[in-house]
Amino acid sequence: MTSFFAKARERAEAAAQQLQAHHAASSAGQAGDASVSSDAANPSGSTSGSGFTYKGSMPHLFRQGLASVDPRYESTRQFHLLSQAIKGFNIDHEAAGREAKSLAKATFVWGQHHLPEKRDDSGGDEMLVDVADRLAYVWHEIGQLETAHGQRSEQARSRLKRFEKAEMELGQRRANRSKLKKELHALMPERAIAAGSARIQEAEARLRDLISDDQADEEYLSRVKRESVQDGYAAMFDSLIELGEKMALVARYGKLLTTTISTEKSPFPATVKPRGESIPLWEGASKTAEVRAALASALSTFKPDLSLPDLPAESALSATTSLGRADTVSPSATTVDTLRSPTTNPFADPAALPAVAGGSAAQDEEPLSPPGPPGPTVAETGVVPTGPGGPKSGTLRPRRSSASQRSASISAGAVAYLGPTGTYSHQAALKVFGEAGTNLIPMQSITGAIDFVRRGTPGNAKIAIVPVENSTFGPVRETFDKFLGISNGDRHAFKPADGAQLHIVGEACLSVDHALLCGPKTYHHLLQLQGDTDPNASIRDDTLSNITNVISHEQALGQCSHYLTRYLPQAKKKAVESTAAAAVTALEFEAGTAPGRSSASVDHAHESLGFSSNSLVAAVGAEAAVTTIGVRVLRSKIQDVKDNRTRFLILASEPLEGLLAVNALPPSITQLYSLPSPAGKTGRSLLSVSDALTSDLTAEAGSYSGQASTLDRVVSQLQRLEAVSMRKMDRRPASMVDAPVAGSSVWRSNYLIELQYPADHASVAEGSIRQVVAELSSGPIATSSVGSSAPVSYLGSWLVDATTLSGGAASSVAAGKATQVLPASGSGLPTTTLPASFNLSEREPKELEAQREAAEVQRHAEQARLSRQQQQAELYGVEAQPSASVAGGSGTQRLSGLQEVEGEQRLTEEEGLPAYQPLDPRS
Ligand SMILES: O=C(O)C(=O)C[C@]1(C(=O)O)C=C[C@@H](O)C=C1
Repeated sequence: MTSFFAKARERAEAAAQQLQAHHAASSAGQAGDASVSSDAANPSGSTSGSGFTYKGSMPHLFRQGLASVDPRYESTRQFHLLSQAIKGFNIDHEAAGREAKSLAKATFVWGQHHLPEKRDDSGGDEMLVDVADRLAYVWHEIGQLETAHGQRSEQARSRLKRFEKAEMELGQRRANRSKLKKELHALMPERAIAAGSARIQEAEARLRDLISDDQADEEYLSRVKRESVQDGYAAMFDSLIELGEKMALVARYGKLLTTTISTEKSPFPATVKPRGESIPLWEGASKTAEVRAALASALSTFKPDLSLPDLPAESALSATTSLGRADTVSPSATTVDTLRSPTTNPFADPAALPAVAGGSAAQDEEPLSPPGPPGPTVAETGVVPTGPGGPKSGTLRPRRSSASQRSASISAGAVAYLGPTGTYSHQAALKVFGEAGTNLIPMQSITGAIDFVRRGTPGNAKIAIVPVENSTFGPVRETFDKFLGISNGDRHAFKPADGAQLHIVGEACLSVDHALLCGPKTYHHLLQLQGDTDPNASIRDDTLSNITNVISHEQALGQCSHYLTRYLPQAKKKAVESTAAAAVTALEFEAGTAPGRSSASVDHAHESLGFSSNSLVAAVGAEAAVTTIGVRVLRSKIQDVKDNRTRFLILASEPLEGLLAVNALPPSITQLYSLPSPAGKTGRSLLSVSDALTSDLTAEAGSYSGQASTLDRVVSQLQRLEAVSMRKMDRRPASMVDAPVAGSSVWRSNYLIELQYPADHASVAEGSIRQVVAELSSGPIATSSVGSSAPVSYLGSWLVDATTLSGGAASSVAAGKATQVLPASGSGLPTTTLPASFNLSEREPKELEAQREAAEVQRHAEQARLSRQQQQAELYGVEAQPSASVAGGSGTQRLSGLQEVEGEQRLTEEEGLPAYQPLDPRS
């Protein structure tokens, strides 16, 4: 025992001394010279100079640590330095992770500092609170990425170190071989004189033995070393690729968040309002929530591209770098710059300079203005520069723009559609208006999109694209009801600003292929149910039948009803606002949280959707949801009819002339009106008819009067019109539109009648249709109609052609930019073919709906605030900031006092557009 400890101590002390010697050598600047010969000579145990004296016994692990830095062997020492350098790099990433997380916390806390209820200096800013909160989340994710990379890269380093032990073990043997070689070398003169002397022969034989003994181990070490370098570095680069790509992804969402910040309007003074119980809301809150949800989902499903790049051809290499493949030494950046820069030697003959690839292309480029020192900033000079560009820094407040300037800059020509991103309406908007140049605005509902148009003002046109009918499932109820002023119990009619109207300016058709979608966890669960371990295996039909709930827009459910009945017989169907909202809901359900909602409300929401904790939820929607929302496809093309199409109408707040004047329409529409000959095109008009079944009314009296219904009269009058045919007629019950009229029939109806005619007959047809409407609305028939309004209304006319009617992919014209050049004068635009406006008249009081909307948005904002404060408090270790209204638990309270007025104003202001909010099934 004693000898074991004595030996161990002896070895430890020797190691300590070696360490000390190494330390002394390094600090004397000799580290780079250390070699087997110099280091192997043990510096006799002297401790002078370093101030380090080893006294006690050496714990085993420490000894091992010392052994790994054994400085006697050059290869071990160099690798140790390399490994430590990698470790330092990894530690720095972890440190960057911590820094990013404290940046997240600081951002959050700074944002909370702007809570208006916490400020008595009126400096509150709801928008900053919200955006800072979301930005904090972005930074937190960045921190997570850095930390994860630091840890992964450390694991990679341990793979790289796999050969270290073997090399350590071989170190002594290598030293022995080396020593022997040196001895032989020292014997050289003797060797020359007496070749074959016994001593030399013995030494040579020993060396051969040593080499052959070590051969296998050296070979093994060499292989393991190469493998370790390959494995370890590849793993490190994989981790770096993932870090880089995810970082770019997160940064993009971070940048997206910054675009939600409105710089137009100051919230000051924020505290003069009587705040009551509730919190003023910022209308962009739902948008920032959407960005956060999209980021979370994008990150959770993100797969880095770990493929290897192809090397370009030799010619391409030298064209871009002026270096060929034969170059093995990289010239320094300065050399390259010198070669490239024609200004380095102003006297040099350009022809004599080495050919620089891209030189001729560079000559084609716009000349850059000569670089000069940057001008002074406003902060430096205190002087606000005049002229275009305005102040150079944010130190001085920009002048407030007028309301009209603001509205013009914010959303002239903006196009609303049923959101969120990934709906068919979004696809239709992209098809017609293209991505570039158009401000596409996702709305919570079709009603919202139509009301968006209502907010247009002259010079600030608003546009919407709404689904109107499907070839398989028929009319889109919400659009019809909105058009007809019916909305299931609510008195929802258009409430345009004075003079504002709604015009139909065109239509588009989209092929609709539905997919059965689910979140990744549900997919995984289904795989488990069928006993598959391959994560990419497809789900069998019999496994699909385990799905308990399927959600989508009612149109999509209707269009797939046979498929769903056959393959998902157990699944409860639930209609939600849109197909993409359904995909988001499925994902949220899986995640167990919904952005902007407290967990209690999530439970409630899911209960009201009919979900329980063990539900398996699928959605029906577009495959586009895979990339935009992050769901997986269970089945493609599940619609009952293969060629399934949906027709969309394009609505605008101004008649066509006005839209063309602000360049708000895509060429696919403007072309219809700009060509001198409208041959081959079709004109269409829409009318609405309010009616009751008079036969039933009179039947109550027990007799048949023979009195013609309004519908009867409208149809017979229209039939007399030359070249006008009835394309279709749809009925919606009108029972909820007006207060019950005494003696009226329960079979009151609203009809939408669509007429069509050749486009070259458009102006005549339109005139005569209008005349029929005028006669029937004001004649004796008007009094016999049910309801307070005119029995027949003209809703508008527009033109269509093969492009707008095709359901396929966007034509190159249609997919172009929305902002267009006006047709040349005399192009036929002002001719008689231009349809008149679609004027949906207004009957309902506007205040009621504005109040309802304001309360609704308010409720969402409050829920979002509570849930996020809780989440953030957990995430950043910050105390939650209780808000008066949330603490009071009145999630649905109405605005009161001044706020109510402001809420209403906000909704009628340009900036107060009700953008897409997360689904809340309770509403
Ligand atoms: O939910 C969507 O994705 C929509 O854009 C709505 C809508 C519709 O209302 O008809 C659009 C096209 C399809 O027919 C299914 C749904």
